Amino acid sequence: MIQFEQVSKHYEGGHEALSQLSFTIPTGEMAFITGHSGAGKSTLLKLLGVIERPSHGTITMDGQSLAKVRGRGIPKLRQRIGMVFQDHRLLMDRTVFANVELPLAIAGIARQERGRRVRAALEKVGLLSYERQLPATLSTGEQQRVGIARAIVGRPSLLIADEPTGNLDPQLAVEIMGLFAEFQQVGTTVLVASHDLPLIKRMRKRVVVLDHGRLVADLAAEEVL
Ligand SMILES: Nc1ncnc2c1ncn2[C@@H]1O[C@H](COP(=O)(O)OP(=O)(O)OP(=O)(O)O)[C@@H](O)[C@H]1O
Repeated sequence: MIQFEQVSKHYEGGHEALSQLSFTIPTGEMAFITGHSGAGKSTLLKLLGVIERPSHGTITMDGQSLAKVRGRGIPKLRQRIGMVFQDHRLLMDRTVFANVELPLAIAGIARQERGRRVRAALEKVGLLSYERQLPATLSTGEQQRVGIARAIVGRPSLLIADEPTGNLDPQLAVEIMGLFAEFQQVGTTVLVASHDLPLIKRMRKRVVVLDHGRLVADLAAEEVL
């Protein structure tokens, strides 16, 4: 379970990016974070990945306060979180296999086990036959799926995605969101920041709406029409 309690974030020299945010995401839920550009969506996800720290308030993940996660605890925490970005951030001079393998190598997983897990992750995103290719030879949608395989290869309990369909045409965007929903179905908690309202409505999941850093609506899946 993820819990935000009165969380605010001021960037140095900036205004308040998040303001007294309180909400809970139960384990295994899929939710969208939406709102205008600059509403604070990316900031919220960055706080979960401990890429940024809150200025006030408390964030807990499965009972653990993120404020207490420091030093070596940070990479450990990140092993429990899969992150997907709009600009997939793949290493373009490494094969698809090597890109997906990277988090496992960093985590010190043995080579044989890495191979098994990388192939399982590539299979899940439908890219098993692409393992030897370089990302540049893949379409944008396929590159995004490599990014997703890399995010889930470590079997994270939480998957966070920041505008993962921003660069994709509507059909591909639907496919990518479908993939996220599949990960939720096998027990992963999934949080997706997106401003694509038609797509969000289609997915029928919980929707948390931010406006200038404040939570202004929180719709349960059944309320999304
Ligand atoms: N590193 C930073 N330093 C200063 N201000 C920042 C920083 N990152 C974000 N901000 C500001 O914080 C606010 C929230 O930004 P954030 O990126 O979280 O919004 P967003 O909803 O993800 O926007 P977008 O949809 O455009 O990505 C914005 O006003 C932004 O300019």
